[in-house]
Amino acid sequence: MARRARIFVVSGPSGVGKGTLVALLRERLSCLGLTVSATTREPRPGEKDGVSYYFMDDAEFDRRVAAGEFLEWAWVHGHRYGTLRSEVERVLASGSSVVLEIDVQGGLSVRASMPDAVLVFVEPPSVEELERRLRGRGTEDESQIETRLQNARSEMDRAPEYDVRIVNDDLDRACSELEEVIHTYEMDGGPSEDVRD
Ligand SMILES: Nc1nc2c(ncn2[C@@H]2O[C@H](COP(=O)(O)OP(=O)(O)O)[C@@H](O)[C@H]2O)c(=O)[nH]1
Ligand SMILES: Nc1ncnc2c1ncn2[C@@H]1O[C@H](COP(=O)(O)OP(=O)(O)O)[C@@H](O)[C@H]1O
Repeated sequence: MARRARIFVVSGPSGVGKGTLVALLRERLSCLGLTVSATTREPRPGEKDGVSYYFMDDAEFDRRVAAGEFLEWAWVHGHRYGTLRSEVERVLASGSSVVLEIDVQGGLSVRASMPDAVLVFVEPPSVEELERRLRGRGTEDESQIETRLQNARSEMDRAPEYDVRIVNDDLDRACSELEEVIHTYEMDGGPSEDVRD
């Protein structure tokens, strides 16, 4: 059966392990295309422009919004983040599927313009564990952690709107489940009974 390149959106609350999970997925599925998002947030130590994100100021972000360059964009934790159409088109044209690690508002607006996109929500084993991971990462100060935990509740409320939900308890197991979802949807070209909730 033919394999079809598709858009997979991966969302979930900050600290649930999306970045870790998608990094492992990319190691296992080297055929997945890589896209880089744009953001107005400051780079963290060690983050490189064009690798982690395209870091840009408000004026440049505005200019690109006005020019229609974004497939979607959203305010997340007080900053703007967006997926450039050019990034997604480049990968799909090469025949590879693309995984977008984006917030819930962004995920739902991707679905609105690309109804074919598969939306995957990553859930924590518990709210306590989510907080532990967020604090354990040590990249945000207390007020940023509070904002992220508050946003986590409203994001998790929207999980039922996603096609698939994966609990990131054991990383290896969660990654295998995500791999399975990708294979199934690439082969089917549509939702299948056993991976849909
Ligand atoms: N809508 C949208 N959200 C994005 C995009 N890129 C990243 N995000 C989301 O922005 C949020 C913050 O990302 P980041 O600053 O890296 O912080 P972290 O998730 O706490 O590590 C996460 O929920 C990401 O999924 C994008 O292109 N569009
Ligand atoms: N399955 C897991 N079990 C335990 N810790 C995890 C797991 N997945 C990720 N982590 C840890 O949780 C923290 C947050 O993960 P990260 O990938 O940065 O989250 P996100 O990208 O969703 O904000 C990191 O310190 C990471 O090492």
